[in-house]
Amino acid sequence: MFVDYVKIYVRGGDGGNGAVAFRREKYVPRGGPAGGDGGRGGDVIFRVDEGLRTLIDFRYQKHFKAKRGEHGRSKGQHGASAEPLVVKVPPGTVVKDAETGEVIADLTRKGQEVVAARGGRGGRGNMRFVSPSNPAPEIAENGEPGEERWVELELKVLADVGLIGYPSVGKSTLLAAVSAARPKIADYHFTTLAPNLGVVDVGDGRSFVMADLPGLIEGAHQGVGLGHQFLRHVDRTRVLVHVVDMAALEGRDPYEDWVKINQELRLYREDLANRPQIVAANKMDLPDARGNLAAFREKVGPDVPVYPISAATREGLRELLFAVADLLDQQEQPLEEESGSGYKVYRSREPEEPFVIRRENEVFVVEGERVEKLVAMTNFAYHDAVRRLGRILREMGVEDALRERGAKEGDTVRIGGMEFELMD
Ligand SMILES: Nc1nc2c(ncn2[C@@H]2O[C@H](COP(=O)(O)OP(=O)(O)OP(=O)(O)O)[C@@H](O)[C@H]2O)c(=O)[nH]1
Repeated sequence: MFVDYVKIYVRGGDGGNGAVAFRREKYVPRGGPAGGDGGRGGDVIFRVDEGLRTLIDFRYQKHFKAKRGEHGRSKGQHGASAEPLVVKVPPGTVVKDAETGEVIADLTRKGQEVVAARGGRGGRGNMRFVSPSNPAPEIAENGEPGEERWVELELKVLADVGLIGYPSVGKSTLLAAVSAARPKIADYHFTTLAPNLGVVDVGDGRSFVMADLPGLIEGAHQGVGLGHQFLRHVDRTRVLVHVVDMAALEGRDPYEDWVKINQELRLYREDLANRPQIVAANKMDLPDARGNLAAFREKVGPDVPVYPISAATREGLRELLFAVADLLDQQEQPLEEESGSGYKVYRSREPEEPFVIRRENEVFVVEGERVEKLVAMTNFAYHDAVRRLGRILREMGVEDALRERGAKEGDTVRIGGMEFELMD
């Protein structure tokens, strides 16, 4: 199978920070707490877009970060949540966690989507920390950091466009000239008949997969069995580019070549011969090509689209690719057989791991998702917030564990980039 593959970074937006604020009323120096909550950060979502056929866009952009939520404000106003960042992927994209290799989603159907990285929740404002013992809390949480991860996108590619034509007419040269990327080739059983595949970037947001189909004609002619994978590529091709050598070297006649290949195609598979075809009149940089082209056009008639090109000098390639992409857009996209079980719902990552403590010279470093998040969400500008952090760490058993490891009063403890002094 041929696999187009990219590794990208996704990060949900951070939650907005909660606010510490108090109502202002006439003659009341300090009214009740009125700090609003921060808004949720945006999720990063992968969504299937049927119009896409390759992963080529990810060659140019590999980092996707959603916006953060707005901060909470005074007068009890909550910050707005951020819109999700929607990243379009072609049908057939398998999304994996790059670190664990776990399949996060198998996106096959139209409009199907998966949350690749969640936005953080908004931090709570001080209104939410009111208690009988503390009616005017000076405390607010920072927003939760957005989830971040590296993911791999994998797409099994099948050719949308097939190149046909006599040997030496310039098929490989053309493929190399228009290919922006070569998908990885893995496990191909019929190497001698392996289609030479390229991902073509049309340059206007469209892309497609093009395959040289060597052996299609010769193979059929000689009765060679074609591999299953090879036939899948052939079946999938919805447009054929028929490359014809207009320089007519070695006494060949372009028109006869064209007729002959079409005949072979019909003998081999009737349905292939009926597929929309565009003629790429190649080697137009060579001497007799102009005259031959005129004669060729005359013979095939006005109904056969002919694009004069030179794969060697790149002349005419843009026009050819646009015509191919337009023709592809007019064809119906065949439904790929579904791989996997269909809907795969996003699984949140492992439940919170307990923290671990390690020594870095004199410093005790506490690591763990929950403790680090807790520190990140603490607004150190407020005493109440710092006190709350200390209480929760104690409840989680962090303090006891530190003492067990030999930490004493005055020792430095680091959690999530912040350093604290251990106190009795
Ligand atoms: N002058 C000129 N030479 C070309 C052009 N395109 C291809 N060639 C030459 O034609 C020869 C055959 O080109 P290939 O691309 O190998 O042809 P092919 O159709 O892939 O041939 P097979 O692999 O045998 O099927 C090579 O020497 C190319 O350099 C062109 O536009 N102009």
